Amino acid sequence: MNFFKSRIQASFKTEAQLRQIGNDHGAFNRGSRAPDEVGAGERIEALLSDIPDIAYAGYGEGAVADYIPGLREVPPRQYGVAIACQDGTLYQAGEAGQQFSIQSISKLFTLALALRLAGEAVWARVGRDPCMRKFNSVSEVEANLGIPSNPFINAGALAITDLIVSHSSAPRRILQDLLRRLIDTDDIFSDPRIARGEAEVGHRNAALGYLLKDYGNLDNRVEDVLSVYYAHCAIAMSCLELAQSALFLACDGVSPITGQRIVSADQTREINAVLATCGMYNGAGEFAFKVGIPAKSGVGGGILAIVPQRMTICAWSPELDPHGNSVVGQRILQHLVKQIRASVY
Ligand SMILES: NC(=O)CC[C@H](N)C(=O)O
Repeated sequence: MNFFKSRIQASFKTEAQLRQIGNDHGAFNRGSRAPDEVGAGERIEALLSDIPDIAYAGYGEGAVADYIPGLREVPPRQYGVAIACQDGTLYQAGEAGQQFSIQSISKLFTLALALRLAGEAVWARVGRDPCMRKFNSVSEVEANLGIPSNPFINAGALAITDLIVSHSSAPRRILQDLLRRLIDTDDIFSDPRIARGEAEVGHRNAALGYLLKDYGNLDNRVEDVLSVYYAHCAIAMSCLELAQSALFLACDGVSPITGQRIVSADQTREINAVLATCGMYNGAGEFAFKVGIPAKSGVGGGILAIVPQRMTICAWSPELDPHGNSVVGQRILQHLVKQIRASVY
């Protein structure tokens, strides 16, 4: 599959490499000046070459998720970033090819899957409002009488996973299979060690499951839904793989890699809206203020962001802020989005 016409290893080592990026790829400058005109090449050089400094400056300001065995062993001081443009241009920096645990980034794809399988019935199970408490809050679900505020908090994802279990004959594999199809690869797996470890300590998620069941918002057995949920969270992917697999959200619901329609154009707009308001949990307002694009984070340290009609950006670095969002990942996104003037606001 040759959709991506160039793969650039942006090591930021030599000026020649940076120039090459500036000259060969005008994706950031579409509709403005040609890349070799004044300013455009320099803008891209600055954009790429600043990233290592941003990462190093942010190290130590957050902490690796330690409540999931397996995640606490991940070396904290590393980062990756990948940008996938609508026209096929791909940029990368740092450890962009290193796979990490996608965790709650899976919730973006499970929502898309549920919309494919169950359509508008999804919105009877979850709301579309930001959650004021932590992503795994029990009191939030109780306050909302069993309808989770949105599909991106844990309780919301459990309700969505329940729908997937009801509609699929192979619910544990369905997400992995979709992700593989989206980027035409066989190299995406769920890590059973991470899934098992989380199941062993996941008392709070079990509590959420039983609460949903009590409110009649879970059709299947709590244990079955939890096991599928953990399998989805434990999928390992790289920034490059995530950026490419989410391109359908920058392209009105159609993957430009395979030409496959994943969701309708209206559903794409709706998913992006919920990502913008809820994808970064109770840090979503701050992220909208500082960055300003739809995005989904995971406690593995990844953030997958969408610039509608243009590109996707995935940034990863394991240390998290108190909301569970990558500290360095947010800073990288803030820098990139500002430089390419991609905020949707
Ligand atoms: N924010 C996250 O990435 C949380 C996902 C994690 N698997 C959990 O259930 O707690």
